Amino acid sequence: MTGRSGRGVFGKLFSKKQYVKDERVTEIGMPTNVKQHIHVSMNSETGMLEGLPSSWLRQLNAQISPSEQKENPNAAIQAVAFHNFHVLKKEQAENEPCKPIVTEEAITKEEQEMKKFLAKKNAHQSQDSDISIGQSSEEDVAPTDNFSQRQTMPAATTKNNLKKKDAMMDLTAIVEDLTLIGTEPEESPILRKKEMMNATLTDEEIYEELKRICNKDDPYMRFQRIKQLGAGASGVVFIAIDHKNNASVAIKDIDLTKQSKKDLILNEVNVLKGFNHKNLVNFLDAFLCSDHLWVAMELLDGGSLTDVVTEVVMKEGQIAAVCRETLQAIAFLHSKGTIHRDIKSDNVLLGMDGTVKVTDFGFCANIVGDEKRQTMVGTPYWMAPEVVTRKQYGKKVDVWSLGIMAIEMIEGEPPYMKESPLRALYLIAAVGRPKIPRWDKLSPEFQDFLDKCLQVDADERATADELLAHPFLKCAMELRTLTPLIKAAQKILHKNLD
Ligand SMILES: Nc1ncnc2c1ncn2[C@@H]1O[C@H](COP(=O)(O)OP(=O)(O)OP(=O)(O)O)[C@@H](O)[C@H]1O
Repeated sequence: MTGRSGRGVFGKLFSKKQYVKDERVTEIGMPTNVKQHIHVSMNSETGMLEGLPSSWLRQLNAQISPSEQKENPNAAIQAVAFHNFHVLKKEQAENEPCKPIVTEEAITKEEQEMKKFLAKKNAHQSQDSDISIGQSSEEDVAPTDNFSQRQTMPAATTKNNLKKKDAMMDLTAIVEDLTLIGTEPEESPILRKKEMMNATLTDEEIYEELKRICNKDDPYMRFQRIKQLGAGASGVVFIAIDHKNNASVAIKDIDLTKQSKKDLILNEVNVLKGFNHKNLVNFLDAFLCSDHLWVAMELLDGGSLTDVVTEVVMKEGQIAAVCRETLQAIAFLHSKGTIHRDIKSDNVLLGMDGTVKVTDFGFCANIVGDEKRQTMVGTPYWMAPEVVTRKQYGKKVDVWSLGIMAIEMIEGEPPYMKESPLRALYLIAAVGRPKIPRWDKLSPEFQDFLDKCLQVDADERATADELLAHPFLKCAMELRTLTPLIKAAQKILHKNLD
């Protein structure tokens, strides 16, 4: 629960004695570690889950069999929760096509959106049945400091659950964590920490800051627009000639009037300016003209790795070369305290000479040291199990996704691609390490490399740096051997960036 409702709950849950922590300040932070817990029962006759909103149950029962629900109830619940949130986010994205980018704030916002969404679902339930989502048991949630309080709201009895198992699966329960820095509530007003901080910038301030950091050249004078490459959630990408350097570049044109999260765009520009690596699609410059932000980046003329994996068969040596280059980008991002969180073939762009570069930093999260995040982002098929099951996760999610991308290079698509996203999420959570049909055809080195990427337990999974030293990468062929593959794919897809 967040925002106003958090305060309402606060009023109910805390005794006067619990406020008295500090005589000087009266300030109550926003709920910080709100977890909604699932209180779902299983019908022992049908083996099906009960207690979820009826629309969720319809989806679940249509795509996940009773025996699968019975075998892995938590995976089923996590999958349907993620799926619903994901669909909702997609609908939202159509209205406000800006992805959250790079910031702590973005992560927090996303987390809050999910909670709000789930709370809304919860509200739609009858008062007697209690739905909530989270992955941990109450014991998992430790108070963060002396001033933290947890409170478990009693889960109401679910109706129509007479046939439920003896021990109801109390998968979770609603937990509120409120940070208190307070004294007697009656004596002074209770202020919300967030409101006091007034952290968000106004549109005016954002435009001012963009103006300050953007190149002052008139982009219409400097660039000649050649042709459109495609359109993404945040804008249109086109090829242009940069008259200043007489070079071809890719430009993302973002219409700021259509972006409600302008502060995140500002942040993305700021962050990208700071990154430069041979395996990243590097940012060149940004220009502000009226309400349009033009972000100029390196042009990769070979299209995406997806085009190659879907159209041609790659040799192990070529796969090793792409893995090495991608790992170099991941290791660089990790060294900067950043997780990419959306590694997949679509986000690996190729140059005609075989250059391999990672792009799309829209899902990047900044982390400090080994700090773990707990928000679900990315694309379902490439997601690490700990992301789907909403466990704390860290840099290793990129290593899992790299393993899935290696499977794309072997099989032409990621595991479960023929399944619906909801079923894929269930399978990731329930099955863990996916089966690779061509496994027996792979060299022992490649098998070991995949084993190290696709460990379900993130602690057992290799780091990007460790994988860079893996023997499999020794068989990497020269990058220029990728050129015929790119040409063949482009021929089939009639894509030509010239
Ligand atoms: N630097 C680049 N060089 C060549 N092609 C690019 C470059 N950047 C993006 N593209 C291509 O332009 C198209 C649109 O890219 P964009 O990143 O906007 O889309 P997306 O990844 O589908 O969406 P999103 O906005 O959600 O990231 C894609 O086909 C992408 O491969």
